[in-house]
Amino acid sequence: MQGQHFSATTPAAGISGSGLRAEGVSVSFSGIKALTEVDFRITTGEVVGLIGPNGSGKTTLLNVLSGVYRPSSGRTFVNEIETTSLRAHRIARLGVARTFQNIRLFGNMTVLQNVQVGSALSDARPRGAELRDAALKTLDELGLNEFQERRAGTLPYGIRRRIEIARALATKPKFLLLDEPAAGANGAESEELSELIEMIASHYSLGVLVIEHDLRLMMRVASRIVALTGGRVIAEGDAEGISQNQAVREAYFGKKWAAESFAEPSLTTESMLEETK
Ligand SMILES: Nc1ncnc2c1ncn2[C@@H]1O[C@H](COP(=O)(O)OP(=O)(O)OP(=O)(O)O)[C@@H](O)[C@H]1O
Repeated sequence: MQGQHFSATTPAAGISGSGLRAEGVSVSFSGIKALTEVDFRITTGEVVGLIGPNGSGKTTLLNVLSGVYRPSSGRTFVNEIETTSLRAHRIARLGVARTFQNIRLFGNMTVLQNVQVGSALSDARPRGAELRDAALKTLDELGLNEFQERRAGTLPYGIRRRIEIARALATKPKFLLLDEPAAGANGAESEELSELIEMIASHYSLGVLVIEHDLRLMMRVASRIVALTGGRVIAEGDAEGISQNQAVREAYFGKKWAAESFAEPSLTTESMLEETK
């Protein structure tokens, strides 16, 4: 199965479809191919998980979809609008919000001020009291009210992750891209994040992309999982299908882990890869 080309969009979807899409996208960095002819799509209302070993191209794909990188070839779209050569801030305006692997909050600003930055970027461009109300509403929805006047930099990791997601949501996106939201989280924080992502998916009408090494979180929240290795999509399916896909198991974890259960409590892609070194 390895080496076979899998498309992460349904064949019938075509170029004129809806959703946040990469079509035939390749990205090279000084001759190194980070992505090769990747087709990918998220539609409104679904949570798509993106998994793969370190260096498989997950963040590069997120960066292409959000306009941080421009593809070497192929095209990107936000619904019917082609975004291939648009800059990141233009793509953000079209409704694509993201978080980063390393939290990027304004540490000296309050939680409310951080989220107001997001609200100010929303299409409605609220001002004054309206801006404050919009940010407060998002804080309320994400259970962050009690922290609104605290300086973001002083808060625990799990709360800062949540603030970052609140700020992204405050832009009123159509698509939310989360780059390793559970990185560095402990078990309880990771559990809370799963609940948060599930709440976001059901409460807000948007498509969510989650890059995550925590496979239990992924299996819980993702309605569809796309597996990348070496910059190529090697499989896609629901959690059950992906967890039983022999090519995915071997590509990610080597033969040793191919028979293990993805649902094993201590299992993350990182721990498995560590073991196979
Ligand atoms: N700005 C860049 N300049 C040069 N090479 C890059 C750049 N960004 C990514 N790469 C390379 O592209 C490949 C894919 O990297 P990417 O960060 O997308 O992988 P990843 O799957 O997100 O990995 P991780 O799980 O470690 O975050 C790697 O070989 C990486 O070194």
